[in-house]
Amino acid sequence: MPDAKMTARSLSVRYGDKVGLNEVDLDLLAGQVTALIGPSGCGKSTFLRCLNRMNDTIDGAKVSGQVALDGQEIYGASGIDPVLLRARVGMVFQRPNPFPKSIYDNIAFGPRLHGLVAEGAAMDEVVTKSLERAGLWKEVKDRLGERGTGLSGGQQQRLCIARAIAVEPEVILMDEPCSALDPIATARIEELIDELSHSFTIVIVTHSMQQAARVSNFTAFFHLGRVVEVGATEQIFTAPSHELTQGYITGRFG
Ligand SMILES: Nc1ncnc2c1ncn2[C@@H]1O[C@H](COP(=O)(O)OP(=O)(O)OP(=O)(O)O)[C@@H](O)[C@H]1O
Repeated sequence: MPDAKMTARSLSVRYGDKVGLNEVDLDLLAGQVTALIGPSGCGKSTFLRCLNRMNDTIDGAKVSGQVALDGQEIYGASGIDPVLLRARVGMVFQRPNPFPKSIYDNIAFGPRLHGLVAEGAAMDEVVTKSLERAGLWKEVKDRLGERGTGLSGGQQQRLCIARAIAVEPEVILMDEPCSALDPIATARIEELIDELSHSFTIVIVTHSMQQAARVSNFTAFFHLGRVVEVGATEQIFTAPSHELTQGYITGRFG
C-alpha cells in the first residue's frame, strides 16, 4: 500500500449553522488517483477545498480538525502558509478559468509569483514543458501571445491544468473538471489524468461514476458530510461494503 500523501482527521466544516463536513477521516495515497463521489451536497467540494485551504477564502466557513501534507499540519499556528501550500497542492476548477492574459502568461503566472524561474529561456522552457505535459503544446505553440480565454472550453481546461503543473505541485485537486466539457474534450482530460497520475497525487470530485471508475485507483463515497466508505475503486463499484454505497452506485438515489 502506498504511503498517505495527505491525511484528514476529524475534519469538519461549518458554514454558519450549516454542517458542510462532519468528522471526516480520510487518507489520500501518494501517486494515486482518488475519486470523491456522492450525492449533491454531501461535502465532496468542501472536503477538496480543505486540502489546499481554499475554504479560507469563503466567508463564514469554519474548518476544524487536522489536515496534513507529508505529515505536516497545514492548519493552525504551525500550519503552512496558504500561498505556499497552494503551490504544492494545485487546483483545477469545474469551469475553466484562465486569466485574461496571454497563454504564455497564464503558465508563467505561478512560477513568477513564487519566484521559481528566471524570465527568458528558462521560463520559455517551463511554459513549453507544461503545455506539452497538458497535451496542449501542438495546438497553441504558434499563438502563445494570444489570450487564453480565446481557446475552446476543452483547451482552456488543459491550459488550467498546464498552469497548475507549471509550479511542480505534489498534489492536484480537480473539482468536476469535465462537467462543462463535451464528450471528446472530456475523454482528452481523462487521458491526461491518467498520464499525470505517474507524476502527481490526484484527487478528483466527479458526478460521473463511469468517470470515477475510469480514472481512479481509489474511491471515497461521501454522504451527508461523512465518508461512508473508501477503498480500491474496483471494490467500491463491484462489492461495496455499505448499503448506502450500493444504493448510490446502482442509481437508487443521488
Ligand atoms: N459557501 C457556502 N455557504 C453555505 N453553505 C455551503 C457553501 N458551500 C457548501 N455549502 C453547503 O455545504 C454542504 C456540502 O456542500 P458541497 O458543495 O461541499 O457538496 P458537494 O458534494 O460538492 O455538492 P455538489 O455535488 O452539488 O457540488 C451542502 O449542504 C451545501 O449547501
